[in-house]
Amino acid sequence: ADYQWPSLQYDALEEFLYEGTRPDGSSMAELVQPCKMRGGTNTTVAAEWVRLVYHDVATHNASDGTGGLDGSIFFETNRTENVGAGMTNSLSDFQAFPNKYVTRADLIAIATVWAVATCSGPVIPLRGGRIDAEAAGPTGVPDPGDSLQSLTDNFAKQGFNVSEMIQLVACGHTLGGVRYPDFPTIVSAGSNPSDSVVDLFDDTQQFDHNIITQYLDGTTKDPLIVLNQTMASDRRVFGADNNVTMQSMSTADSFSSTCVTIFDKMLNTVPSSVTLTDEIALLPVKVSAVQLTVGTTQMQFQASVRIIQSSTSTTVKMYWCDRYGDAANCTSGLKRFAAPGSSSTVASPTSNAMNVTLKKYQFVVPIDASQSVAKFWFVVDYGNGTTLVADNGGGDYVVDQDDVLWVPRLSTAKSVLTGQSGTLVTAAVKNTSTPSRVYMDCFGRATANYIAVNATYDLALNTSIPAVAGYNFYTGTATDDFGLTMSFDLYSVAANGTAAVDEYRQAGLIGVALAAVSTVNTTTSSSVGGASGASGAGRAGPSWGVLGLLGVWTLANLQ
Ligand code: HEM
Repeated sequence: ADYQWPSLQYDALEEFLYEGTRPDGSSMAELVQPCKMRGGTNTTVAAEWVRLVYHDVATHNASDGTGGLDGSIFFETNRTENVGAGMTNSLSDFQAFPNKYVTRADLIAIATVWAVATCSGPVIPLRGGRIDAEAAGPTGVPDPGDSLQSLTDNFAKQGFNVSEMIQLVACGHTLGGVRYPDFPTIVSAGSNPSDSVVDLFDDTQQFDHNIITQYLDGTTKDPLIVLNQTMASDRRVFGADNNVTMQSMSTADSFSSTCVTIFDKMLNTVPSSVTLTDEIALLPVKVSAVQLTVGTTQMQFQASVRIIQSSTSTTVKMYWCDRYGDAANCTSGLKRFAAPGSSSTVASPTSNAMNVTLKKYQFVVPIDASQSVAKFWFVVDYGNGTTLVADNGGGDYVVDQDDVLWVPRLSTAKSVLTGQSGTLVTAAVKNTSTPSRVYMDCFGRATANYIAVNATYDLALNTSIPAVAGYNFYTGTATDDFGLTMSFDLYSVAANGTAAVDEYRQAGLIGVALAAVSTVNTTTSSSVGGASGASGAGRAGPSWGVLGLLGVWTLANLQ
C-alpha cells in the first residue's frame, strides 16, 4: 500500500534509518560514521556491530522457527561464544536508542545497514517489526575450532546452505579481525600484552572484496586461515565448495550484490512468529514533529517537513486550514501560511551512501484557539521552476483533534539529580468539556535491564495553573522508570465515553527548544493546494486587497 502519514512505526523506522537520530536529535549514527575506528583498537565500530548482529542471528533454528534477530544477544554477553569487548561496546552503543516503534532487534538491523554503508559498502534493504526477546535464547554460535561438517550443519540449522554460508562469512569477515585478548590461541600478544591487538581479516577497514581476492590469490593474512590451523574456520568455510562461491564474488560488483542479498537474508532471519514490515524506503517528503500545544498565552502548532534537496535556492512554506469559524477547512478559500523558523540538514550512513541531501524545515506558528488547525500541507519551490504541493497524497496532513494536547513546557523529565519521583506530564484539556478521566499510557524500551515497561497513570485537574486560550491543565506523574526514550499517549475521556488522544508524545522532547515562531499570513490562491479550498475563493470579500498583496509577496519570496 502507498505510504500515508501518519504511520507511526514506518515514520519512526524511516527517521532513524535515514536521519540517524532519535526524535530528540541524539545521534546513534555519529557513533559509527565515517567508518570510525573503535578507540583503543585497530578495528572499527562497524566491525563490532556486524559481528554482534550475526551472533544474535546464529542461534536461529529454521526447523522450529525459534531464535534469530530478536535482541536476545543483550542477555548473552557472559557466554564464551560472545567473548570480547566488541560485544559489550556495541550493546552500550545501542542502549539509549530503541523506542516504542524501533525495537532493540530492529535497531541492531539498522546498525548493520549503517555499518556496511559507512565503510563504503552497499545499501542493504531494511524491514522493521522485529520483536525483542526479554531473556537469553539458546547457545550455538559457530566456533573457529569447529569441523567443516559441524559448521555446515550449524549454518543449515540457521537456514543457510553451503554457498550461503560462504557468502555470509566472507561478507562479514571483510570487516574487522581477531583480537589477542579474545583469542590468544590464534593471535599473538603485542609488545605490550595488555594491548588489544587485532589481526585484520583483510588489509582494509572497508566493506570491500579484498577478503575474496586476497584469499584467491594466496596473499591473505586472514588469521582464521593462516594462523592456528585447528582454529582455521575461514579456511574450511571458504574452501567448502572448491572455491566456486568465492570465485563467483571476486569482483567489486559481484561481491557487493552478493552481500546485499545475503545480509538482507541475515537481517530477516527472525522467529517465525514475527511478521516483518515492507521495506522501509526513503520518503521523498517526510512530515514529523507534528504537535499542537498550548503556549504561555496562546495555542502553538509545530511541524517539520524533510525534502530531498536538489538546489540551495529551495524554499518551503507550510499552509493550513482553520478548524473552526468562517474559514474552517478552507471552505471559504482562505488558507494560512508561514515560512519556516529554521532548517537543518540531516543524514545517516544510509542517506549518505544513497547520495541524497535531506533538508528539514521546522515550523512553529501561533494559533488562535477560536480557529485552531484542521489540516496542513507544504508547498516546496525548488527554485528551478518546479513546485511541489506536498499534501499527503491529496488528503493533506490531518490534525485529528484539539481536545487534549500535551504541554511540554509544563512537563519535567525525571531527573536523578533532583531526586524527582518521576516524569511530570501536563495536558491541556479544552474547558468546553468536563472529561470523566484524563490519563496516559506510558511506554519505555531503553531501560537499564532491557525489559520494556508499560504503565498507565491518571492526570488530575490542576487549578494552580491558570487556564490559557480556553484550556485547563491536568497533571500526572509517570513514576516507573521508563528509561531514556519514554513515550506516552494522552487520553481525555468525555462523559459519553468517547476518548480523544494525543498519540505518541516523547518525553525526550521536554525542554528541547522550539524553533522561532513564524509570522502567519493568509492567501486565497488556489494554486497552493488545500483540497477543498479552491472553489470558495470568491467569498473572501473585503480581504481581497490585502490578500492580493500577500500573493505578490509570496511570489517574490519564492524567487
Ligand atoms: C564460521 C562462522 C564464523 C566463525 C567461526 C567466526 C569467528 C570469528 C572470530 C573468532 C572472530 C574474532 C572475534 C574477536 O576477536 O573478538 C570474528 C570476528 C568477526 N566476525 Fe566472525 N565468525 C563466523 C561468522 C561470521 C559471520 C557470518 C559474520 C557476519 C555476517 C561475522 C562477522 C565478524 C566480524 C565483523 C568480525 C570482526 C569483529 C571486530 O573486528 O571487532 N562472522 N569471527
